[in-house]
Amino acid sequence: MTPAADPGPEPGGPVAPVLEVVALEKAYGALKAVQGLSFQVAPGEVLGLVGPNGAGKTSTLRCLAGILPVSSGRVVVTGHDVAVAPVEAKRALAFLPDEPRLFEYLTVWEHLNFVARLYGVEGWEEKARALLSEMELVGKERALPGELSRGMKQKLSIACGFLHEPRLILLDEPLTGLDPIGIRRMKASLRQRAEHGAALVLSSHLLPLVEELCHRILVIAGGRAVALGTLAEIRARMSGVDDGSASLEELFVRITSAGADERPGPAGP
Ligand SMILES: Nc1ncnc2c1ncn2[C@@H]1O[C@H](COP(=O)(O)OP(=O)(O)OP(=O)(O)O)[C@@H](O)[C@H]1O
Repeated sequence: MTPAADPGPEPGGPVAPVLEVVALEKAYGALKAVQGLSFQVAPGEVLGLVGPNGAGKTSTLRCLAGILPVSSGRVVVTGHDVAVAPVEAKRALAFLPDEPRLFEYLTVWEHLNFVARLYGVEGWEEKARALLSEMELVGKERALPGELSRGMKQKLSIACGFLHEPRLILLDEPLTGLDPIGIRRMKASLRQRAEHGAALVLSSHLLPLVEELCHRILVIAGGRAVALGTLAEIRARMSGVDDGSASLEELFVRITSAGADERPGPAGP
């Protein structure tokens, strides 16, 4: 099955978000890993998720993907609540973890075939060939994961994620293990998906990448949103400490090393 066709917004009307997160909380026992997170991601938008180690980025992404149950709050993907209609929501998304998870005994081509059957992708062979070319895996169709390099495994995992043309793409450190050419190609691939209307949420410690690719940035620390907006909006909220040219890295250091009372509050929806 292909993702349910979205009727789209009324001409001139508001654009429905692909992802809506409302008061998301995730606790592991007594540890509150994510607290009161609310944001939306529109079609064609790339949202960067940044924060120090242990800030709650992976927990957030796993909750968005429906892999982890939320402790409270709601995650809605293309109008489907992940907790209420998990199959419909998951059909519309792809989650690409930092560590590629592959099947040891399936070849590259068999991986794509398996995913195509799982999602009922029509005309999958043509799409799979195009993805293998995009991911520079042509010639590796018969290879098992054990015969692939770390970067090739990452690319296969991404090709599998893209095959059903998800409306929401969730990426945890997507460039791990890729060489400079691979990084350049991956950035182009992600941009292209956004230009075709997908919504992307991308978690990374590579702040220049986030600055380059993301339309808006959500900074989290201690499981809470401490800044949300475009780079310009986040800069503007750092009034008195910014001359209007600070990089995301400079802002990140200021925001995450400031005491909670001094941090700029999250801006915008
Ligand atoms: N399965 C789990 N059980 C218990 N605690 C967990 C579990 N997964 C994560 N945590 C805790 O939740 C908090 C957030 O972790 P998370 O992995 O979401 O952070 P992160 O922002 O992705 O970190 P990093 O940048 O280091 O990858 C941490 O304190 C972590 O120890």
